[in-house]
Amino acid sequence: MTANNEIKIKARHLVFSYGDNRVLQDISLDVHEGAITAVTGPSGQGKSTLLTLFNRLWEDIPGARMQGSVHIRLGGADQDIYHPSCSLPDLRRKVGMVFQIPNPLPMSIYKNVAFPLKMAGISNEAQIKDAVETALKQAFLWDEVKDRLREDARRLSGGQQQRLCIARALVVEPEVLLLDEPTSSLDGKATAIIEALIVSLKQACTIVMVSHDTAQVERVADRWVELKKGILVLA
Ligand SMILES: Nc1ncnc2c1ncn2[C@@H]1O[C@H](COP(=O)(O)OP(=O)(O)OP(=O)(O)O)[C@@H](O)[C@H]1O
Repeated sequence: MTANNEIKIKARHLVFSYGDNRVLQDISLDVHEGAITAVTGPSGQGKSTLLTLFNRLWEDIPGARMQGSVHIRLGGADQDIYHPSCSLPDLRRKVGMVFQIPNPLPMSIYKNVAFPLKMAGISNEAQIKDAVETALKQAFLWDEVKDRLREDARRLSGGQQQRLCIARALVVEPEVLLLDEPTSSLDGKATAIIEALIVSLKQACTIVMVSHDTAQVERVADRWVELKKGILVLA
């Protein structure tokens, strides 16, 4: 997939609060298909929160409230992701997310990547094995782990753990990947590998990425928006 003029995510008039704390004030944003869109801005401005509006991850937080709409083009059709007919498990499969701190599950490297497939009800071991290998290759990790797939994933380095988390997100072939400061806990070498990986993933999906690091955004992103005091500013 290459960047085109199709709109993958259309967010309109998003207003979001945690209790009395209004974090987002009337945000509207178009995310282009096959592109990397970066969201930057000072700390505490709502960048991570904005990502969670694209996969409804905020909904379990007590007192959190949202107004506005988010439409995502999934499987070739426009979906209002807040419409009651939208299936949350399907949405979470199609819109993957990777967090700031790598969060491998307490199990083997192989089982970490296979986990979302099992959750999706896939039981064919040959199919799972192929998908795990493909995702680990896509995440630039296969060569480093192919001989230690049964090892506990928590023994990997920080950069490897983050690539494992990216592989775990990729294994269900998401159409959108939300990356929340994916390199902020990593050193320069691990960051460089993940930046190259992110750019390569444009072939497979549309990416929305939060980053503090403006140099990184210039290296990686096709489009860049800034959040300031809950308002989006086109950078
Ligand atoms: N689960 C939550 N419950 C209550 N308030 C929250 C929650 N998560 C975030 N907030 C508050 O919402 C505001 C925005 O936080 P958010 O993490 O979205 O900002 P950010 O721009 O991503 O910050 P940073 O760059 O430091 O990660 C902050 O005031 C934060 O304290």
